[in-house]
Amino acid sequence: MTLSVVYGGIVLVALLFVAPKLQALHRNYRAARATGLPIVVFPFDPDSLIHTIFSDPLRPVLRRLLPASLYATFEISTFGWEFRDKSAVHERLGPNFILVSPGLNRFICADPATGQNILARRKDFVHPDISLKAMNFLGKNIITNNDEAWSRQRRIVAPALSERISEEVWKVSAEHASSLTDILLSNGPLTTKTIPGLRAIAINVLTRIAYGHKKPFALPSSTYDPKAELSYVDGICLCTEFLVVAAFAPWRMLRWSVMPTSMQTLGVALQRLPELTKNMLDQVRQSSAMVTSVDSTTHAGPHKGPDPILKTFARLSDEQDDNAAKGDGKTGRSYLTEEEIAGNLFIFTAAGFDTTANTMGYATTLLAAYPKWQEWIQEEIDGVLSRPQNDEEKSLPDYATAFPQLKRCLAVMFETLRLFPPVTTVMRTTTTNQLITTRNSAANSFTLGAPCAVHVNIMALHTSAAIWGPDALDFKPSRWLQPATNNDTREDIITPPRGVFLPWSNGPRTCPGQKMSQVEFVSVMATIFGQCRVDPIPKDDESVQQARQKLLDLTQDSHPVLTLQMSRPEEIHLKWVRRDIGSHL
Ligand code: HEM
Repeated sequence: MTLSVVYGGIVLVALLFVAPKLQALHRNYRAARATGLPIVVFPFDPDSLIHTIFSDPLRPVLRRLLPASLYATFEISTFGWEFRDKSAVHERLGPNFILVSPGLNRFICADPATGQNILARRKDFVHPDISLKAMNFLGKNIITNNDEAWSRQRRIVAPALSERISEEVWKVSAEHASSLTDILLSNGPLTTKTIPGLRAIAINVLTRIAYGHKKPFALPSSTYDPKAELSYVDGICLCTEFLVVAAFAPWRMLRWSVMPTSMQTLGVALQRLPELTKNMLDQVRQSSAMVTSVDSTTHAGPHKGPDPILKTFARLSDEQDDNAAKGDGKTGRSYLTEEEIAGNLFIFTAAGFDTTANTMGYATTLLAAYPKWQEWIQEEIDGVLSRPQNDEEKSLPDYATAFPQLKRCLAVMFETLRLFPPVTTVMRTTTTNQLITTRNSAANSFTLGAPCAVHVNIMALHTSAAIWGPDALDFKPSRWLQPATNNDTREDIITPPRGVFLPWSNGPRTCPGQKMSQVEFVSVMATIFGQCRVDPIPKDDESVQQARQKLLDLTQDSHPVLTLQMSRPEEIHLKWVRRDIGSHL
C-alpha cells in the first residue's frame, strides 16, 4: 500500500513536470506547422540550463549511441552546431526550417533574401535577452538597447568609428605589427607566440583608438595578481578576456580566496571599474579644459590625429549638460549618459577585440598551411611597400596610398571571414507575429508566430555550394578578385550577391567597426608578411605536408564562446623567417 502511494506520487510528479512540456511542444508544433516550413522536433528545451551545461560533453557519447538521424536532431540543438555542420542540414531540409521544442521555436534561416529581410527590420526582430544580459554588466550600451536609446547611441558610436580614424588605425596597427615581427624573428623558440601576439596587437589598437592609451608592444603576460595596481585599461582588458565569467559571475564570488588568481583579479577589476571609469573621465575632462584654455590664449594649431573616442563621448555628454543647465534639458539627439559612456567604451573593446584578433589568427594559420596564398599576397605587398633607401627596411606607405592597393590582403580577410565568421549565427527574437517574405515573393511568404527565436545562419550562407560553387569549403582568396584582363591590369574586389556574405551582419545594426577591422587587418598582414614568411613546424617524424594538414585540422577544431575561436590555439607552432626581399625589387 505504502509503496503504491510512493510510486503513484512519483508518477504524478513526473506527469506534473512532463505535462506542461508536452503541452508547450504541441502548441509550438502547431505554430510551426502553420508556416509550411520543414520542421525538426526536439523534445527538450535547448535553452534550458541543463541542456546548455550537458549537451556539449554528451555529444561524443550520443554520436556513438544514437542512430544517425536521431543524433542529427540532437546536434542542431547544441550550442555552436552551425560551425561544425557548415551547410549540411540546410542541404537536407532547405534554406529555412524550424526547430520545435518545448522552449521557444527556433526559426533557422539560410536563405539570403529572408536573412536580409530579417536583419533590415530591427524593430520586428530584436536582440534576444541573453545578449543583452551578457553585454550589460558595465552599463547600458549600443548592443544592449533595442529601442530609441539604441538610435541615439548609434548616432554617436558609428561616426566615432568612421573613416576619420582609418589613418590612425593603419599607423598604430603597422607599428605594433612591426614590433611583433621583430619578436617573432628574434626569438626562434617563441613559435607559439603568434596567436597571443596578434591578440596583443588587436587590444593595443583598440585601446589607442578608444582611450588614447599609448603602450609599447609587449606579448601578453599570463600572470595575474589581484593585489597589483590596476588601471582602467587593464581592467577592461581583463573583462574582455573573460567576458562570459565577467558577465554572469558576481564580483564578490570571484574574489574568494579559493578562486584562481585570474578570477580574483577579474573580481577586483569588476569591483573597481565604475570608480576607474569615473576617474578616467574626470581626467579627460580636466585635460580637455586645459587644452581649450591654452588653445584660446595661444591660438595653438589644431590637435594632430583624431581625438580618442572617449574624449568625443565626454564632450557630447558635456555639451548636453550645458544645454540642460541653460534649461534645454538633456534630451537632444546626440548625448550619452555617464552610464552609457562607460557601457559603450567597454563595448568598443569587447566587440572589436576577439572578432578582429581571431580573424588575424585564423588568416595567419591558413597562410602558413597554404604557402601558395602566402606568396600570392607577398607578390602584391612587395609592389606596394616603399622601396628601401640605402639600408633602411621597406616600410608601409600611408593609409590613403597603400590600403586601396592591397586588395589581395583584403581578399584574404574576406575568405577567412567566409569560412571562420566570428559570429556564426546572428540571433534575434520576435515578440509579435511577423510576416516573412522569402525570395521577395508574396507567394512564398509565411507568418512566424511569436514568441520565436530567429537565427540567421551565417555559417551556412557562407559555405553553401549552391552559392559559392563546388569548392565552397576550400580556402581560396582569389575568388574575391575580378581577374585582371587585357584591357585592365587592375584586380578588383568583387561584390557578392546580396545577403550571401554577412560576417559583419547587415541592416541598421550592421557592425560599425567593419572598416576599422579591415584597415587593421590589412595593415598588420602587409607589415608582417612583407617582412617574413611563415611555415608550420613539423613534430617528431611528421612531414611538412602533415604539419600543414594539422594546422588546418586545428582551425576546424573551433567553437564559439561569444565569437568563434580555436579550441587549441596553443598547438599552433609556427616558424617565422625573414624574407630575402631585396632580390626581386
Ligand atoms: C572582423 C571584425 C569584426 C566582425 C566580423 C564583427 C562582426 C559584428 C557582428 C556580426 C555584429 C552584430 C550585428 C547584428 O547584431 O546584426 C557586430 C556588432 C557590433 N560591432 Fe562588430 N565586428 C568586427 C569588428 C568590430 C570592431 C573593430 C568594432 C569597434 C571597435 C566593432 C563594434 C561593434 C559594435 C559597437 C556593434 C553593435 C552594433 C549595434 O548593435 O548597433 N566591431 N559586429
